[in-house]
Amino acid sequence: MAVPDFDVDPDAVLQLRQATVRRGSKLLLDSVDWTVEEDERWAVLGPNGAGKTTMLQLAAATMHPTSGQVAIFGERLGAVDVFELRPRIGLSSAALAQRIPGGELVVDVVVSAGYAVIGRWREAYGRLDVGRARALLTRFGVGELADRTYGTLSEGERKRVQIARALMTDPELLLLDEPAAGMDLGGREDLLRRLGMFAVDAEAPAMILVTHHVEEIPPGMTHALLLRAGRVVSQGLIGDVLTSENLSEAFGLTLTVEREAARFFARAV
Ligand SMILES: Nc1ncnc2c1ncn2[C@@H]1O[C@H](COP(=O)(O)OP(=O)(O)OP(=O)(O)O)[C@@H](O)[C@H]1O
Repeated sequence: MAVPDFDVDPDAVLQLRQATVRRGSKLLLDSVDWTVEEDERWAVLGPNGAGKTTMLQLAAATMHPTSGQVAIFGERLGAVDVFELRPRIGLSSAALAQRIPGGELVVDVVVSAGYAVIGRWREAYGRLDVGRARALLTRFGVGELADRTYGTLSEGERKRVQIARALMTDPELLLLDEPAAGMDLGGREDLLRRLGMFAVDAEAPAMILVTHHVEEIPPGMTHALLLRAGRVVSQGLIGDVLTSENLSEAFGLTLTVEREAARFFARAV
C-alpha cells in the first residue's frame, strides 16, 4: 500500500516511511519510519531476529518493502533503477563475504568492487585503482596483506578487507553489518579505533553500522536506532537512545549501560 503523504527529501541519504516487510505470516519489519542524513553515522542495535539485516537490505536497495516506502538519495525504490543506486552504496556483510573466492588476491578483492564484480577475473585495473585499494587496506590495518590470497586470512583480517572493499567506489552511504563480529579483543579495539577515526572524517559517507553489542559501536557514531521484533524501540541522538531503559526494552532483560568517553558498555543487572 502506498503512503500518499510521503515527501521525499532530496537531501536525505535514506528515508523509510511506514516501511513494512512481511514474509508469509511473519512481520520482519513493522511500520518503520527512519531518516538518515548525509552527515549522520548510525548504529542499529537489537537482539537476534530483530530485523536489523532486513533494514540493511532495504538501505542497500537489495529488497523492497512489502508496504510503505523507501527512498535512497532522494529516489523512491520502485521508481528508480536500483542498478544505478547500488554503486553509490558500500556494503560489508557476511552474505557478501561468502561470495569472495578464497584464491583471489586481497588487493583484487578490493579493487574489483569498482567493477561490481567479486574477484579480479581477467580485468586489467588501472594503477590508480590499485593505489586506492592499497591505501584503503592500510587505513584499516591490513595493508601488508594486499598480496596474500583472501582464503589465507583470519576472520578478523577478512572483515577489514571487506570494509576496504565497501569503500572502494567512494560510496555516499556505507553499510556495515557487524564489522567487529568474530574479532579478538585486540583486533576489535583496533578496528573500532580506525572506524572511529573514519567516522569523524568530514569526507566520510553517511554510515549505518549494525551490531548486537553496544561495546562494538565505534566512537564517532552520532545516532542510534534500537529494534525489537521488527519495531523501533527508540531512535535519535546516540546519547539519548542508548540508555539502560531503552536497551532493556530492546533486549528484553534488565540492563545497565555506561558511557565512557565515546564508548558504551552494557551488562545485565
Ligand atoms: N524469508 C523469510 N521468511 C520468514 N522469516 C524470515 C525470512 N527472512 C528472515 N526471516 C525472519 O525475520 C526475522 C528478522 O530477520 P533479520 O535477519 O532481519 O534479523 P537480524 O536482526 O538481522 O538478526 P541477527 O542479529 O540474528 O542477524 C528473523 O526472525 C528471521 O528468522
